[in-house]
Amino acid sequence: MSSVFGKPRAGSGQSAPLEVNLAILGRRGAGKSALTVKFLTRRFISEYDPNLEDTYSSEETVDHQPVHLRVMDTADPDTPRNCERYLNWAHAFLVVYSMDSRQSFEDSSSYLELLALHAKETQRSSPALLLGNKLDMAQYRQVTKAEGAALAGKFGCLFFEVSACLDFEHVQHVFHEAVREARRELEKSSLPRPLFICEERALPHQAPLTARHGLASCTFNTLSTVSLKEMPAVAQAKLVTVKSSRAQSKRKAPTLTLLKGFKIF
Ligand SMILES: Nc1nc2c(ncn2[C@@H]2O[C@H](COP(=O)(O)OP(=O)(O)OP(=O)(O)O)[C@@H](O)[C@H]2O)c(=O)[nH]1
Repeated sequence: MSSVFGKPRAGSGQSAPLEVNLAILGRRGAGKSALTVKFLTRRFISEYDPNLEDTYSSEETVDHQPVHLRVMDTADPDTPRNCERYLNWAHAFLVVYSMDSRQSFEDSSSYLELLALHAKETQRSSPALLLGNKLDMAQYRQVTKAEGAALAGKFGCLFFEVSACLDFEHVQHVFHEAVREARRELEKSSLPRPLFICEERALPHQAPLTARHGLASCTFNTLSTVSLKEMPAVAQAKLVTVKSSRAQSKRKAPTLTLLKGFKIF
């Protein structure tokens, strides 16, 4: 089920909002749901159904531009599985670990490797941001800030330490950074496809153009010719909304009713 949060769309006269799909990845308990809900509702929810996977929509304004943002709060089992559902869908990824868990940090590295491999295979790069969550629990940290930054550096992604139960503005800033990263990639892929120039050598046994076409002064086949070729098209992300069967079996009610019964700080 897809649920809508945020401000109503701006009135007519504005350009169509940019569509951005964002997937939140990470080990169970890293705080993916808590961060997603914090961003969408400004609230921290202390308990969340670990089997829930859902995609939410929110109307955002990032750098004065309207953005229709979809956020997939994934619920992988212990290891990434059926990853195509988000790999082929998202324009950007938030990879979350909990700084009080070394295992969670190691799993975030596996997710970054998965994304790098997918980018290599598809020739389509989708930016990732690495988030060390639970900054409010820093006294229990098992992962230093330097280790987080080093891992992010290895994969060329932005890095933030955050907390789902501290200030909303910081969490919002991180999600908006993800939108900016996605927007940069989308702009790159929507540019006219670049042309490159290559040299083609004349075939040695080909009859001269002058003879074949009767062009007295045409000597193309005796020289190297310059031709323009289009670069291969970059695959476009397919837009799908995916729900895991686990998620559907766990919850049938609209998202906002989820907030009932949970502790809200
Ligand atoms: N102190 C603190 N607790 C957090 C924070 N973020 C999440 N938690 C807690 O960590 C536990 C797991 O959070 P979730 O948001 O359910 O984690 P998840 O990554 O969505 O986990 P799964 O749903 O199992 O995939 C919950 O008890 C949250 O209340 C945080 O920033 N600080």
